[in-house]
Amino acid sequence: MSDTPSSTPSTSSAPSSSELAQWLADEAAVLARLEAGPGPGLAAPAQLAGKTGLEVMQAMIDGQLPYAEIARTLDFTIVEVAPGRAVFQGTPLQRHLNPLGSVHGGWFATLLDSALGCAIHTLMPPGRGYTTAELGVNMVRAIHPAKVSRVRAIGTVIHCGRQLATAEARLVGPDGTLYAHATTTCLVFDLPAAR
Ligand SMILES: CC(C)(COP(=O)(O)OP(=O)(O)OC[C@H]1O[C@@H](n2cnc3c(N)ncnc32)[C@H](O)[C@@H]1OP(=O)(O)O)[C@@H](O)C(=O)NCCC(=O)NCCSC(=O)Cc1ccccc1
Repeated sequence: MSDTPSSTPSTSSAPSSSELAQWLADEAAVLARLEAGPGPGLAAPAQLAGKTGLEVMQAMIDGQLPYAEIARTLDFTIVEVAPGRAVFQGTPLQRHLNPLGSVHGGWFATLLDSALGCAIHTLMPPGRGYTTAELGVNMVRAIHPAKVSRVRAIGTVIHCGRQLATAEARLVGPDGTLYAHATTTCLVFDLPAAR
């Protein structure tokens, strides 16, 4: 999987089409697990108790915990988690267009915020939570659904402290084209005790 996108589209279609095939296979495998699981919704506090953030994220991607409803609303899914890293894959569709005819900036931002926040979530010990306090997004190329069938938001943690965590993410196509990049600052805190 290519992780080092450039700002210009690839001139060779072969690597791009094999990468897209891999992306579609990854997505199908995750969606099959999600469909066999509890579906979209919220996990009960008891299901999260004692688990690290990585364990929670892994259980979600394995279809053992509910996944976030917004993923269904905006046509994206998580495809990979690892310590300090989260990858979301989105399908740009006509229903995501702004009045100008390109994908709405909020769709870019939602995928990037998801990848950034979940990358930080993977580093949370049991009992610690986080929330996005700041999100900065640069959109450097428009997305047109007729030309781009999938994009990935790849988030990686830069710093994870006791109070602050920061991360960066890139929104790329299977040919390595860069569509947007983002950074976040998240607040880290103790989760309230389950009642
Ligand atoms: C165009 C620009 C802003 C600046 O380009 P640069 O950074 O200087 O880059 P570069 O020169 O490398 O060219 C790159 C590509 O751009 C094309 N291009 C360049 N200049 C122009 C131009 N003047 N006009 C048209 N196209 C231009 C150029 O042909 C090339 O394509 P190509 O390689 O030929 O195929 C680019 O960064 C961009 O599109 N960002 C994404 C913005 C975006 O999608 N935002 C979200 C949606 S907005 C939203 O939703 C808000 C809303 C909500 C509700 C209601 C209403 C609105």
